[in-house]
Amino acid sequence: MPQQVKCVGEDEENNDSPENRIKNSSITRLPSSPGATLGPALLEEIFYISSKRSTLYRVRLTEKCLSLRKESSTGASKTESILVDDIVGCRCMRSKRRNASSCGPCGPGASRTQPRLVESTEQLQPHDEYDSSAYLYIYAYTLKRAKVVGKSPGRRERMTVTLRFRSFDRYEDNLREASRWRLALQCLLHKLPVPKPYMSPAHRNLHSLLAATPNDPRKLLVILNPKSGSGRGRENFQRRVHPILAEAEMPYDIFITRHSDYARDFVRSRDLSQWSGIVLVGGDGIVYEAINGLLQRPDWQDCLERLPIGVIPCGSGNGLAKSIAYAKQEPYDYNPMLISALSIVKRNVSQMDLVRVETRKQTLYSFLSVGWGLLADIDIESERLRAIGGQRFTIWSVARLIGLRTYKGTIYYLPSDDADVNSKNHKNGNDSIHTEFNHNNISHSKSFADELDRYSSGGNQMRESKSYDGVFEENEYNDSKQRPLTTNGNMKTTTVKTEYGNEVDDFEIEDEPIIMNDVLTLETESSPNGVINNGGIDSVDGCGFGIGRRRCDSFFSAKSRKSTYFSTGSGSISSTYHSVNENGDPNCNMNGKDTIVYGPPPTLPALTTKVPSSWVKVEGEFVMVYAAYQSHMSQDCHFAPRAKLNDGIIWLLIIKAGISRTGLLQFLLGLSTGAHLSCPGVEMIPVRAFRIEPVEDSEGLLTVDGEKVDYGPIQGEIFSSLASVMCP
Ligand SMILES: Nc1ncnc2c1ncn2[C@@H]1O[C@H](COP(=O)(O)OP(=O)(O)OP(=O)(O)O)[C@@H](O)[C@H]1O
Repeated sequence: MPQQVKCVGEDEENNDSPENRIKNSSITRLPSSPGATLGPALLEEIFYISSKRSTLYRVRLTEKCLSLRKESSTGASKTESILVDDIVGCRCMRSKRRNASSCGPCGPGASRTQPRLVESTEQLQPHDEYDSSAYLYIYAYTLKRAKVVGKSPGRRERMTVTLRFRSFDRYEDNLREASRWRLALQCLLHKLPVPKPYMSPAHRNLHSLLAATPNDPRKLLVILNPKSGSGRGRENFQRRVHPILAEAEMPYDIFITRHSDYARDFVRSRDLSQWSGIVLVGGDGIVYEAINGLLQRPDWQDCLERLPIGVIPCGSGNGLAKSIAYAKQEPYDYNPMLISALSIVKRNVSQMDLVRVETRKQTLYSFLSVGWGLLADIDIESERLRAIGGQRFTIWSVARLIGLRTYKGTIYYLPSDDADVNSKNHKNGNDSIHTEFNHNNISHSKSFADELDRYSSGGNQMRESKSYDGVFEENEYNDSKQRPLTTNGNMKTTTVKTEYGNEVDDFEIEDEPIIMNDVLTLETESSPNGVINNGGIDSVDGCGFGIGRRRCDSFFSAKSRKSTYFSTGSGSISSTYHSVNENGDPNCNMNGKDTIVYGPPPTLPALTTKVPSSWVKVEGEFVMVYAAYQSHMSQDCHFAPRAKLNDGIIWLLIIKAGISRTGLLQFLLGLSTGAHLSCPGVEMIPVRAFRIEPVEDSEGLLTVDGEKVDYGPIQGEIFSSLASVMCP
């Protein structure tokens, strides 16, 4: 992921700690001297808010920030900025013609004075001949800072900036200026160099500006498990993820799974060259299927390199989605779906380790964990309570604590040679833990999807990204009852409810930015003769006020917050829903389990032969053994706090028989915060490979990424950075 952009004084420490990240909140007030810290401007333009002609807004785009400098006629000025990293997309719009039957914008409470906008590319729409403006909509999800550092990680919220270009009489000329900004922004969002010659006002060819805008013809492949969690994946994707993909102009093909192993078979058997990444909507089970499907392809290496995996958490565990967000220090718990959707549109990719796992019957690739004993039992045995959602884990934890079992066998492991991890105290390995919130409940105890039910039934008042199903939905959005926090005015202290309905903290919001609210609409001044006199690129550092120009076009109030909501409609990006035939199989006639597994050559001895003498051997009776390679095993199970996405380390946790029930309860309660590592009798060892050998003819359960595998000897070795994942 690119460095978090630091916009406040370059002398500040470049520390990406959660605290600093909160301090360097993405809406940032800047020192008053223009250009002091922003780097060279790619574009600069002067805008106004219609009601306040005495105040101008100098809007400047650099490679890192979109900044607004508010200058009043009294000489006072303030600058705020949005990080380019927080912008997901932008698009050009124009006014749609109002006819007699039209009431302007649709939707309850919509103002008659607001323009109704359509995409600038929608040629067939009747356009408003009285408004020659081109509107540039910029969508961002900015980090709201929390005043009490360390108590709460803040949250991301959507904001829209609308720039109305109206300096010229002809729409095409205004569109050209809007398109210039769009081109620069799109290049930055695609992480491509901005073509400088196109930024000059001397470049007046609209078509070449449009043609230069980056455009990846490949779509995303979305595979959605409608049965994950409590079964609301389809609805949640449509309502909460699609709008963000639409804002980012990321088209996708979506396939709904029809049965178990659908995702594995699909990924293994299809031509994947037409897609740019794989987004899995579901729990960790569907991720596991997709990864193993990729490793069953002869071109596995190319696919793993070329196709980053994104996850939209709709399952009951969602360990990977949480681990990715945690690795990037994103405030996940407040709105997991939003943070995960942002991972997909940001075009940031991180490498991820995979573990090659061998049992007597199969070879698998695992991204999360291998479990034996207590946690594996809870995971699998509580399946029969799936209907009650995530609470199944809590209930089964209690049951298993009462009827505690132990397992006899031998553990072997190859210690990690990473000096850094070995130099620390693994037993109390939570030295560097940062927790989002300090829950103190038994881990594995929440169903995200269940909580979504609660959310959508209105029990939990949470703010979310706009839905684009309707046209203007600002009423809903502006309804104060829908907002968990009052954010205007001075600092407020409010109890925040997370998406799960649990109160987390007194969350103190700093004073809201004084220029940028969640919606900001600015416009250029109009020019009757089409002359640019409002600060083009050639006057970046010293442009004047562009005084005294007369407006010649019609004018719809652009100051209303309501005026900036609009519908993108689902047709705005060419995404496709695919259905499959009743048999359900996507061009696939092989049984997934019998196919060849490819991947890097193993370095471990065969499961039937002895391990090298350099391995450590632990023999005896165990309550559990759990090998983890991500920080979180579910979204509230902070199992291996020091694990990184690609550190090349397996964190092997061993609890031997003899631990008291109280100790075990303490362990289970500590899982949500990472405090379990301090419990007596709990050992966490960083290793590169391991083998678990239950005694012959014994019974028990073994899991790989939460899925049951055949019981018997099992071994795993880590391959660093084998896969890649989409990151926020
Ligand atoms: N259409 C389907 N019908 C029935 N089962 C399915 C279907 N699609 C996928 N599955 C199976 O459902 C299992 C569970 O899916 P998934 O992991 O997405 O959700 P979950 O179990 O609720 O979440 P988690 O794994 O995070 O606990 C997968 O192993 C997959 O094989």
